This record gives sequence, C-alpha cells and structure tokens, in this order.
Amino acid sequence: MRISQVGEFGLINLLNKAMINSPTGVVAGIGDDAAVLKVSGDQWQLFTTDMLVEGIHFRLDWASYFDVGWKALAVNISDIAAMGGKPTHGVISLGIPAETRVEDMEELYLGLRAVARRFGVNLVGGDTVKCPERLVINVALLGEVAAGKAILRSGARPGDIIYTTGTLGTAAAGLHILLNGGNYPDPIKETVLRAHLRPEPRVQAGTLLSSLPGVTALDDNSDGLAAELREIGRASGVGCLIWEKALPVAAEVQQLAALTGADILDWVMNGGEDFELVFTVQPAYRKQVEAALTKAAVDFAAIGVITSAREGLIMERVNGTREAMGQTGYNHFTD
Ligand SMILES: Nc1ncnc2c1ncn2[C@@H]1O[C@H](COP(=O)(O)OP(=O)(O)O)[C@@H](O)[C@H]1O
Ligand SMILES: Cc1ncc(C[n+]2csc(CCOP(=O)(O)OP(=O)(O)O)c2C)c(N)n1
Ligand SMILES: [Mg+2]
Repeated sequence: MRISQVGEFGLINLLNKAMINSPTGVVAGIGDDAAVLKVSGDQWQLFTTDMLVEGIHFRLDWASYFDVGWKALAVNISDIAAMGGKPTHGVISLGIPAETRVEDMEELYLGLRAVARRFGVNLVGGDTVKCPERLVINVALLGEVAAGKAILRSGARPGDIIYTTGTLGTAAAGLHILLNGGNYPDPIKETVLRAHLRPEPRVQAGTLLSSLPGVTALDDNSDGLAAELREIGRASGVGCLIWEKALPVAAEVQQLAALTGADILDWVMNGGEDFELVFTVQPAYRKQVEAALTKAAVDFAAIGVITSAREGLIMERVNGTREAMGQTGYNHFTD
C-alpha cells in the first residue's frame, strides 16, 4: 500500500501501536498537540516536535533564513500554547545541504533566537547532519502547565460554544500571493505575508484559557479550521456546527479575495498555518471566559456550537442553508 492511499493521519494511526511501555508517567500520548507527562506533583510537562522541510513548509526564494528559523520555533511553541502551557526548553536538529553558507545558518539562528527570547525559551541542544538537496529543520520543545490544567482536544461536549482567537485564512492568503505573484497594495501584502512567514504563537491566550473554568477543548490551527474541528470532533466524540457569518477574516484578506477572485472559505477551512487557537467553552462559563479574554486584550470570536457526533461537521452558510463541510484541511501525502 502507498502512503498516499492512507494520508498523513491514516499513517500515524497505523504506526501508533505499542508505543507506551511505562504508562504511569503519561497523561496523554499521541493524538494531541503535545504529549502530557507527569514529572512532579504540581507541574505537568508538555513535549512536542514539528519539522519544517524546504519545498514543503518554506521556499528559500520567498522566505529569508531568519523567517525559517522564526517559523520553526514558533510552530512548536504554538503546540505548547494549544495545551494551555508555557514553552520552556527546545532542541534543534538541522539537515543542511553541503553548499549552504555559514552566514545563512547564522541568520536562521537569529530568527530562532528572536522567538526564543520573546517566549523565554532556552535552546539547549540539537543535532547537525548533512542532507542532500534540501534544508530540514526540526525542533523538539518542552513546556509546562500546572497539574490538571492541560486542555486536551477531547473535552468538548454538545452545546459547548466554539471559538477562535484572531482571524482565519490570513496565512493562506499570504501563501496565495507567494505562489501566484501579483502586485497588491502594501497593507495587504504586509498583513498576509507576515502571517505566513512570521506566525505568532498564542501563548498568552493559551495560558489564560487553562486558568479559566469551563474551557473544554483547545487546539492550534496549523492545518486549517476544518482539520482542527475534525480533530476535536474525533477526540471528543462530537460534531460541530459552524456559522459562516461569524468567521473572523481580516479586512486585508477580504480585499485580496475580492481582487483575486479566490475563495475565502477555502483559505479559512483548508489553508492552515494561522496558528490561532480554536477552543470550546461550556455555555454556563461563556460570559466569564469572554470577559477574561476581553480584559487581557485577546481578540476572539464565537464561531459555532458543538453538536453530536452523528451530525458531523456542518457549516451554516450566510444564506441560512446548512452543508456538510467538504475538504478537511491540509494533509501531507494527499495535498
Ligand atoms: N511519526 C509519528 N510517530 C508517532 N507519533 C506521531 C508521528 N507523527 C505525528 N505523531 C503524533 O500524532 C498527532 C498528530 O500529529 P500532528 O497533526 O502533526 O499534530 P500537530 O498539528 O499538533 O503538530 C500528535 O500527537 C503527534 O505527536
Ligand atoms: C512552499 C510551501 N508550500 C505550501 C505550504 C503550505 N503548507 C505546508 S505544510 C502546511 C500545514 C501545516 O504543516 P504540518 O507539518 O502539517 O504542521 P502540523 O499540523 O504538524 O503542526 C501548509 C498549509 C507552505 N507553507 N510552503
Ligand atoms: Mg505536527
């Protein structure tokens, strides 16, 4: 069988067998944004890794080495934020084509250090190997969260309200410009390219959510809203109803879509790499959570409601009709 027949997530499911040999230390293993491990009575450790591959996650003709370093650490920090945790220590592994310039690798480390400084992460090791043709960068990152306070993908229940931080589809709009070229007003280019090249992990929002009551599930949006809702749906055994008219889209993204004729909904649902947090809240705590987010100046929007698993993923369109959500986000091997 070829990997393209099972896709990224089918492959992970097939490989996920007999992985845990000392279960007492593992609160949550494969299946969430980061593993949750018991290290002491009052702190849990979070552990995650994500890899960037030249040609798949970035192109060096449109991203600087600084951008690549920035993104490599930022996407990992986002997975820690998506558990409600704070990032602590990272290791960096590089696969480098032999002809790469030393100065370029130094620039990549300026990008890594800039994100590390911003989020108080220590870079404590790594590995360096030769890699034919393409630059590969992998980060493994530890984080911490108070015991019992990690927010998994599995806690959503019917009736919970679905939220996202920030706006959606911005990074995909940036990728659209990079892939297709074209001349657009500077404010549009700046917003969408920054979202694609220099994502900002939502650590402040994640740690705040983990301190609040009634937050039942949390995920970061790396593969597109449809994919993340599918993951929450599968982990929690629920379905989702999303209100199209409530989806937050930046004005610059709306302008770009109008200029290019691109489908905003496709960017939002399937584009990915927004690294916003998608989360669910019990209705009884809705006011309290919204007030806390507003007080902390975290921008958010209520975008739908959790339903039962048999209803699946449904979108209520602006015209009031309801449709099953079609594509389900980014998948290595099938995209
Ligand atoms: N090769 C692998 N072996 C074991 N676990 C994996 C592998 N690839 C991914 N996973 C796990 O599968 C889950 C889904 O992965 P992924 O979609 O990459 O998560 P994320 O979007 O949070 O980075 C995660 O819990 C991850 O740790
Ligand atoms: C050159 C290039 N082409 C396409 C993309 C779009 N893209 C690549 S990977 C990806 C999804 C996120 O990456 P993944 O490795 O699945 O991250 P994870 O979900 O593990 O955090 C997207 C939208 C890109 N960033 N760069
Ligand atoms: Mg991953």
